[in-house]
Amino acid sequence: MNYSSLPKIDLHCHLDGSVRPQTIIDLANQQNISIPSQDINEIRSLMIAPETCQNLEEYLMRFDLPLSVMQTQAGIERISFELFEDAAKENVKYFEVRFGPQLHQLQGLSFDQIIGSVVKGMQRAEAMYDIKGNYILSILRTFPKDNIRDVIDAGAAYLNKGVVAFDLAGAELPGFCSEFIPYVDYAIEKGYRITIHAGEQGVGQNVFDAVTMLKAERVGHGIHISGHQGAYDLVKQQNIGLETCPSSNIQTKAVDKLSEHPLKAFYEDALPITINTDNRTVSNTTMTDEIRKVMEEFNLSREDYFNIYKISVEQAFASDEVKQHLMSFAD
Ligand SMILES: O=c1[nH]cnc2c1ncn2[C@H]1C[C@H](O)[C@@H](CO)O1
Ligand SMILES: [Zn+2]
Repeated sequence: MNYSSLPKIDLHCHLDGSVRPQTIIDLANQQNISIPSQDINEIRSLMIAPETCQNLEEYLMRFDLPLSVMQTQAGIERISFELFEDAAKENVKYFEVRFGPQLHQLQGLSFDQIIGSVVKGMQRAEAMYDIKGNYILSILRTFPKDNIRDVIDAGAAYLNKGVVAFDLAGAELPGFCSEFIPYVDYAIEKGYRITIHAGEQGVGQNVFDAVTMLKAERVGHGIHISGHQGAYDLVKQQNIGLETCPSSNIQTKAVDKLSEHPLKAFYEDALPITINTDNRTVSNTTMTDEIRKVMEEFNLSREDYFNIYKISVEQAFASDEVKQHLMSFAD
């Protein structure tokens, strides 16, 4: 099978985890930021989460270096453009990228400047390549909550003009959902769609809570519903999109190896699974790699692939017009 030529949809990818190593070097030099090396291979290896990663917390430490050069409008715009360019070159037709506006304020940028920059970079790539995209705003669960409404307000100006959804990311503790109810309600009131990282490290109960308390339409990862019947049944009944990210799950020890990933069992039981990258650089992957690994490991056919592609179209936070365009690539 020619995996590169397949049309692809990625619904779960973090901007700061998907920066080109050369861009880190270029931007650090332009911005007079000291970095550990000028050697691209060393920078790459500092960005990739190692096999010896013990958990999600250790994986999340790989984001400090890219974030250090993502504090100016020009830097953020360039990185957004390049990510969409990289994806377009491997035939990703629709791409939802997420990032945490709160992480880009170290040099005083406003949320409007930050969100405006990612959208501008994406739109520049959309004009040059056959790719469509949208941004998801991620709030870091471990951060102070006093500026969450400011992020939501700033993003609201871009709703359906480059921004579509709200997410919670970062370390996952059991029972995290309840304290975010007022913020998610506020985002829904403003018109955001909702996806929540849940059931990645945490227990399946977090997925149940994300759907019932936070009205999540999709969940990031969600793999731990396999140990929680209530969450499993809810996802199935309500057709909650599962944004699976297989390589990332192995690195964070959410699963021991790909053969133990529950995505095949979910697919066979007609749960709406999608296949995504999570972090192209930190997880050292691409959509082509993820699809190749999953199809080979689980013996999926071309028909299975296009079934999953169609689930991604259905679960995308895209306009009907874009969805129709995406369906034109389906077999
Ligand atoms: O897989 C993940 N789970 C939870 N949080 C994550 C994951 N990958 C990246 N993040 C965090 C670290 C980034 O700095 C932040 C915003 O993209 O989201
Ligand atoms: Zn993620």
